[in-house]
Amino acid sequence: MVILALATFSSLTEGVSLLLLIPIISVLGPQGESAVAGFSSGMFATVFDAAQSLPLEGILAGFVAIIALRAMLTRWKDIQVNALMHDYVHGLQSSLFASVAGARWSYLATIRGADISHALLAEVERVHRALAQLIFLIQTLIVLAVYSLVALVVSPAMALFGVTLGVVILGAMTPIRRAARVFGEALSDRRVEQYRIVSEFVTGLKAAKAVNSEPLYFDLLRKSLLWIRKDTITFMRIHTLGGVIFQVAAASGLATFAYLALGPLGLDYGSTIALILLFIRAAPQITSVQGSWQDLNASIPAATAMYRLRSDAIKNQEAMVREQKQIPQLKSNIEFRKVSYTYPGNSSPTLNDVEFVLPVNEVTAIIGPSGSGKTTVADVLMGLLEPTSGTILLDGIELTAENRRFWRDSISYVSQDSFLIHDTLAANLAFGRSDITEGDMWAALRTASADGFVSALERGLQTVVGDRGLRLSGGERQRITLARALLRKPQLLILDEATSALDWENQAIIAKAINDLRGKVTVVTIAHRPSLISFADWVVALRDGRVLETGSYAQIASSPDSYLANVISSEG
Ligand SMILES: Nc1ncnc2c1ncn2[C@@H]1O[C@H](COP(=O)(O)OP(=O)(O)OP(=O)(O)O)[C@@H](O)[C@H]1O
Repeated sequence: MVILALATFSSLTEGVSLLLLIPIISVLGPQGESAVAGFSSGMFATVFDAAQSLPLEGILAGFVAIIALRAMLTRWKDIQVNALMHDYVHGLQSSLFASVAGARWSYLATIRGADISHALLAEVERVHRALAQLIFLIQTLIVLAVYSLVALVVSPAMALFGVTLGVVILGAMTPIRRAARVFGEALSDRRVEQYRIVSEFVTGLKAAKAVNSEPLYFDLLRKSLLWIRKDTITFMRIHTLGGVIFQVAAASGLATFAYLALGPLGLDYGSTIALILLFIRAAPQITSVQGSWQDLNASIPAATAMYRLRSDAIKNQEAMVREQKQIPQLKSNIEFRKVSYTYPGNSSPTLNDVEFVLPVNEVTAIIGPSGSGKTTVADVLMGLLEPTSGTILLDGIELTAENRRFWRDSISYVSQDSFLIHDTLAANLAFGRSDITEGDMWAALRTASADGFVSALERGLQTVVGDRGLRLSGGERQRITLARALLRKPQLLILDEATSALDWENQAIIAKAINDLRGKVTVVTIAHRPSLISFADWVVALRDGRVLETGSYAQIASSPDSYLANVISSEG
């Protein structure tokens, strides 16, 4: 509101400065007569008569003072406008980030990471642009309204002519603004496509290089860039045609304007010059209205995409309870009681009345063929997915929205893709926590059998691991991830195919590390290899989302027809 008031005020000062030109020109001009045609009486005539009776020095000084005031107000307004725009755009960015972060996993798993980065980082630039254009459009419209008001004071007939001309020109340009919207939508689609291509390529950089698939990605990107070029040129053709039409229309308008003013309307010299000056100043403003309106239309699809993602994420927010209930230290077990889960959009359940017990501080292996539901069990166990039916009991306490976040605080999850940041080993181990000492780090590294290789590094804990930990071997990366998981002092450690990408030697090292955790942490390990389940105390075997067998490892392994016995013999 303040900004709009300032914009109006600054335009008014400009209008007044233009009005002041009339007496100046009249005094300087050949006729030296009253400047205001049609206002021989009334308030305006009095004001202008008064202005004309002032000495020329006074009028000139007033003119300079008004321009100075206007310049200062414009500066202040520009600063305010910029602050406002940044607040708005950063607010949108933060709220989008928060809504995505707070969305439930079942929803997040359906959207691409590249699309989220694109909306958050690339589209936001266009939203900023859209907002700038909107503010600029409003300001220009205010300026034009003030110009019309000034023209009205000088000559109502000419003012009507100017306004009609402006409206007709803007109306005639509607198809160009529509084309801008279509262009903006195409641009959004192409940019999303490019983000996906680049992020897929970057994420799988090594795999892409290993199989010489760089040309494939390059080709995809080049095609997408060519599409943008084609769309841009098509749009520029339409846009520049608009420019040509506008210039011809404005020149014809100005000629007609001058003809009417000097001919049929017989305006005096001062008024005519002031009106022509007004017209010359108004014409580029009309171009600006068209330009910013067009730009706004082209940028609106970006804002729509951001708002759409935000509202989808908000619709899919994880049920959050402000006052979370603490989960006490577990003493007995975690129990799955008739747990079923159906992924959104799937017709049949992935987990079907799953029931088993995980004894505290012991190691349980979840096994089963590919697609049997092992990872889904882990996700439900972490509270990332809410069971469609059934309950999970933590020492008899039901896992609900009221304690889910506390529960997750007491879990560590290690998966096949060890996630390391491009920073030192120490930073990767602390992972944003300031309460972890070097002593804690070395203790965790020892448990994860990683102390040997870290102490052999020249810079020890200060070694930078490279992008996604690429400077470490797969086994080293996995052991660092395990040490980081242990530093959280979890009640439950879930290892989801954590070692499947490793060689035998590294698998054996990690197997030993996990074996040593027995009695200290409840461990759930999801693995295919018998060597990685052989140290388990308990087994849950799944098939097609149902529990096939569950019980002590020793007991099930000794039954020759069991799934577990088959798995063990397949490796031998
Ligand atoms: N986000 C999802 N949306 C729809 N269906 C899914 C989703 N994730 C998994 N599924 C389906 O659920 C079933 C079980 O998947 P899950 O990943 O739990 O199996 P898994 O036993 O861990 O398999 P693997 O050993 O191959 O990792 C599969 O048939 C899979 O297609």
